[in-house]
Amino acid sequence: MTDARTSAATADVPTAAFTLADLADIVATRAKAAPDQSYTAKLMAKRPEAPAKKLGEEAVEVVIAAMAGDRQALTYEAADLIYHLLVVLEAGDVSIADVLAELQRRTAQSGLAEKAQRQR
Ligand SMILES: N=c1c2ncn([C@@H]3O[C@H](COP(=O)(O)OP(=O)(O)OP(=O)(O)O)[C@@H](O)[C@H]3O)c2ncn1[C@@H]1O[C@H](COP(=O)(O)O)[C@@H](O)[C@H]1O
Repeated sequence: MTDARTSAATADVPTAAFTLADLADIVATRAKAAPDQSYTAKLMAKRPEAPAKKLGEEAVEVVIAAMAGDRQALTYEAADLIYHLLVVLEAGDVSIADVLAELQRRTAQSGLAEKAQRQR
């Protein structure tokens, strides 16, 4: 039986590993393009407001798709969200490597344990 989660998400996705770092590199390159030639550059021309506003809009669209239980829409909107997050990071001069390092650091303990420490 086909798993709907994988079939919806991977139907047209290349099998070669495509990472957040790859997309961040594309975003960093396109950020330097002319705004009339690149959506990324168009957003970056109005940083930090425009990238941040679009990220918020895309987050709401992810929430709507998640609440509707629509896997296809969730996949599509999550892709929009991640792309726009990378633009916001580029605008804020924060590398995805630093974000991933922070996430890796957090794997040392459970989120519940970390939350309990904060409340002390
Ligand atoms: N992954 C993306 C990506 N995901 C979403 N989007 C754009 O994000 C926008 C999403 O906005 P909405 O869904 O709200 O649609 P919209 O109403 O057209 O958007 P607005 O006019 O309101 O901004 C659309 O214009 C999409 O094309 C993206 N634009 C670019 N990329 C990547 O960035 C690369 C470089 O793109 P350019 O910067 O355009 O060269 C591309 O090759 C892709 O790899």
